Amino acid sequence: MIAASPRLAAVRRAIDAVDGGSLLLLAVRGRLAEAAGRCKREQAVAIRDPAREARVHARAQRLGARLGLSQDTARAALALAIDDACRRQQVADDLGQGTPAALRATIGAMHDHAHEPAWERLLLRSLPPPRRLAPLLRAVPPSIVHRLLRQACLRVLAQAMVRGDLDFMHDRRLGIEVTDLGLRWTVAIADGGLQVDDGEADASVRGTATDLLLLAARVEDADTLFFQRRLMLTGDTELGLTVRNLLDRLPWETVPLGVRIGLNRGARLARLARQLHRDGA
Ligand SMILES: O=C(O)C(=O)C[C@]1(C(=O)O)C=C[C@@H](O)C=C1
Repeated sequence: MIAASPRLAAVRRAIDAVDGGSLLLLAVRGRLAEAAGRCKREQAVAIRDPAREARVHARAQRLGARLGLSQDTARAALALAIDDACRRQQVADDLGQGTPAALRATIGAMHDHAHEPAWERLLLRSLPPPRRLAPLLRAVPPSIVHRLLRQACLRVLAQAMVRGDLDFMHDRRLGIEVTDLGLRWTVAIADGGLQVDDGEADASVRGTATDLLLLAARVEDADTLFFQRRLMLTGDTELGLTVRNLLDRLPWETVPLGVRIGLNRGARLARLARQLHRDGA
């Protein structure tokens, strides 16, 4: 057997982590399907529900298309999950397997947002820390990363740009450096549009992926992050401070609700994952 290169070994570790996460989610889905089967039995309705299965498939097709999955892959993945669900419902109903208390515990834990649920901790613990994902992310062509980042910035800043709140940024270039990923980009507003590239910046914000996400999602405030030196400003301090103040003042309600929820959830999960990695839990 030929020894894998360091990059291939890192990619394989990431694949193993994703496989672990996928199987974990499949197991959680199976437990939920058992609960659905029990509800239907209590209501004396048919266990198999083709109309619901069609909706599940249709949703997977839409989601899959957005994630760049082929129709066949999305269909096969969901067919497998539904097949597993049907088998479990049969077993649970016919043989009385699976204790209701255990099911209640699983579902209860999944809805307990005050304390992150156990299954989420398990999943996060199996994910590699950002610095291990860095080689993977660096392998993504810069043009794709720039496009995604530009779209993300536009979603958050569109209203502020229309109101002219970003006029002070005209022809100025703000760098974002993600230290643990070894990535940096420059955001600029020129010709009325927002551009992202990897050129020189007038001022830069530096921090880990998690801390930058916590700032973007407003889960932790800028003052704390800068005071604790988890985020740092370099270059033209005046420009950096103006951007920081703008982020503070940005009317959060003008950012689309879906983006706010996604950012908030992502930032909290990233913080929990960092905590779990630090604790070596
Ligand atoms: O939604 C339900 O009623 C389920 O039992 C879950 C599920 C699924 O796996 O998505 C499984 C079997 C049914 O035929 C429909 C859907």
